[in-house]
Amino acid sequence: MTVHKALTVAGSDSGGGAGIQADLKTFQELGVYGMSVLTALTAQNTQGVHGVFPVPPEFIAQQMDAVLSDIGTDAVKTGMLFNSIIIETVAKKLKEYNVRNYVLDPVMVAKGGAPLLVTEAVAAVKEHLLPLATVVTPNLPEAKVLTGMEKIETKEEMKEAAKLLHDWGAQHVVIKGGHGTDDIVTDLLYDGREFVELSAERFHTQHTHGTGCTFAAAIAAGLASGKNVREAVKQAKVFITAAISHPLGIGHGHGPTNHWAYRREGSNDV
Ligand SMILES: Nc1ncnc2c1ncn2[C@@H]1O[C@H](COP(=O)(O)OP(=O)(O)OP(=O)(O)O)[C@@H](O)[C@H]1O
Ligand SMILES: Cc1ncc(CO)c(N)n1
Repeated sequence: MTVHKALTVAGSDSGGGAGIQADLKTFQELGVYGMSVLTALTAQNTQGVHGVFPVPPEFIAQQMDAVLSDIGTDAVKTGMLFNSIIIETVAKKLKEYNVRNYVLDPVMVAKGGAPLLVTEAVAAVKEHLLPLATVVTPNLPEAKVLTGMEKIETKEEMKEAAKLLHDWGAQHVVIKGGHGTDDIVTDLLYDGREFVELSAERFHTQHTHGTGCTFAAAIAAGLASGKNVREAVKQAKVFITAAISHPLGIGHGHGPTNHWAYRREGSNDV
């Protein structure tokens, strides 16, 4: 039996809906062996982020060494990296171990508005991580911050942002449309040559905590199992749409998505 492996380098969400918890659940659901390197702990629930405790960079490096020198991985996803020292540490290790399938989710702000990346670190994301990325997956506000564009609302503006991020080194760019307002939510994939639109019904729900983490983790799982980027992104879109459309309804705020909905969708047991 071939075991496909994926590693998430991200923050912990004590509420279980985002961060490494969402990533590991997604890896498991997609049949991939999941591993995790913690960059920060958050005291977090569906109502917001109540505290952030960054992990010392030396210990992040030690976790990456431990996993990559022994088990190895078929794909890496990064999420919350919090500051520029952590970004530089992670970039150095990705290069040292010659990581191939790298999904960069440029996490900046939690749904409730809490910062998960200090503002000064945006330059480090562009300088150290974008050039290593097989796929980068910004939402609309993140794409604006990374590109410096004044607004990204239309398809043409999404395309312009994708081209800039590709020019700056990312091999593929997915601009996520979750933060838009249309009844159809459209993500845009760009590979440097052509654009592919991935559309789905927009669900009017507040249970969208961790959608970005789950989507990027699903792309990493697809790449780890040998899919090409287009196939992996398409599968991730189906996975996240299923997860959003069958909410669990837990907590008092922005609840988590349903990570087992994709697997159980055909069984009326979601
Ligand atoms: N209400 C919704 N209905 C359907 N699909 C959605 C909805 N919200 C987000 N999505 C999809 O979920 C995925 C993640 O997009 P989104 O823009 O929410 O990411 P994000 O803002 O990075 O998430 P996070 O809050 O976890 O950081 C995309 O594929 C997007 O199209
Ligand atoms: C730990 C963590 N990573 C990412 C996000 C973004 O959803 C979050 N809320 N918490």
